[in-house]
Amino acid sequence: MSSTIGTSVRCTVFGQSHSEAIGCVVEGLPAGFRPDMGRLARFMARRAPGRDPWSTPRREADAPRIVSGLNPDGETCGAPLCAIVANTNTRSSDYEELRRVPRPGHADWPVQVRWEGFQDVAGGGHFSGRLTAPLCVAGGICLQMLEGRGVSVAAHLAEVAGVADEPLVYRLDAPGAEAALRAQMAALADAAFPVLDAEAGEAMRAAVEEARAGLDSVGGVVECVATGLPAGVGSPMFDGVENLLARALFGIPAVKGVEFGSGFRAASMRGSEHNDPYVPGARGPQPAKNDAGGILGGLTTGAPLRVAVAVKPTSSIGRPQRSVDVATGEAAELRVRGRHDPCIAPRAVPVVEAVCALVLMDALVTFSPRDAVWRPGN
Ligand SMILES: Cc1cc2nc3c(=O)[nH]c(=O)nc-3n(C[C@H](O)[C@H](O)[C@H](O)COP(=O)(O)O)c2cc1C
Ligand SMILES: C=C(O[C@@H]1CC(C(=O)O)=C[C@@H](OP(=O)(O)O)[C@H]1O)C(=O)O
Repeated sequence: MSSTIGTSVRCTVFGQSHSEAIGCVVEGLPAGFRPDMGRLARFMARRAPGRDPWSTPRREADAPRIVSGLNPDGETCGAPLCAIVANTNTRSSDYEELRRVPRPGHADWPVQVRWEGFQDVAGGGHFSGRLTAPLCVAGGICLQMLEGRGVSVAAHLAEVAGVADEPLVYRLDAPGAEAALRAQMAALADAAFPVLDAEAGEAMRAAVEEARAGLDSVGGVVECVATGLPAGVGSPMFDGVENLLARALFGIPAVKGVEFGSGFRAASMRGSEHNDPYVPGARGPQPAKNDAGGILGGLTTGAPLRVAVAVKPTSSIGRPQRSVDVATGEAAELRVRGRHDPCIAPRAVPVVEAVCALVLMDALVTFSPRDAVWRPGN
């Protein structure tokens, strides 16, 4: 069992949805960096609940209190950074029935077996999407650090309820692709509902609202790119950038699929089509296109890294569902109470960015070629 991720830059997440607070401890952050707290607050607000019609109505400030890890000048000081996020707007009575009648699609029943009935069921306990708030603190700081090194990370809603957004231009095969990708990433910065095509965004929001009104939920796909990574970051066989990212991204509750580059479509392509030919570049061979999504052999190629995650429809829906009363062993009908996201994907966008930043930061510090090792001032 582990709520810790990373090798050199290690992040531990703690708390439950309805405990006094949730938070993270991040060890191994390079010293001497001053996080921009205003920017971190704006980043946290993109994930925070209770702001938008596509969100759970539970309203939380999600203002992190950093209790250690910064010096009096507000710079990372080398000591573990601990951040705490308060839980204030809890309504635990909504969850009383679930110990007896578990929700289909949530972790209630398997965790009852694993933790022998001692689990905190309220709000999903440690399995709640709420635990992604501290991930956004840790990852939000890493995003800022990476940017100082020329690495940018941005994500959007590639799909919601089957409605597709304009895709990110990560393949680089069209003329002007790199500039187009930069413009797309700039357009997504700080967007409340991060899509590139406003019409698609409207159709997505309408689909979410329709599901909510029908006591149901919808899923989506979050697509993320990272640019500016040097070539050669990662390590075989199990510390490749794909391995590290997949492990971390599957830690985000409701993520059910992860693909890199052209992903599952690669299975129906020919080698002649999927291979990215090399052309001469400033630092050696450079992929002319990017079906690999910036990773070969688990190592970065220097091309934009592209990862997409499938987010399932929220399991806690208002419609009556079939379950079992575990006290009697009889079939039971469950009506889930409480306040829930009708679609998780929009609020998962900054979470995917945060997790990617955290993993890439760790990979750069731990698994870089010698001349690119991350050291302050290097
Ligand atoms: C930002 C975020 C918000 C979420 N909100 C809800 C919610 O309101 N209701 C719910 O049932 N699940 C929600 N989830 C998903 C559950 O926590 C998740 O489905 C559950 O823990 C089971 O894990 P699994 O889906 O990964 O198997 C949310 C996830 C995230 C990332
Ligand atoms: C509070 C957040 O999301 C929660 C995630 C969640 C779940 O089951 O994952 C269930 C709901 O919890 P509650 O019943 O306590 O309102 C959501 O509101 C958050 O993301 O900050």
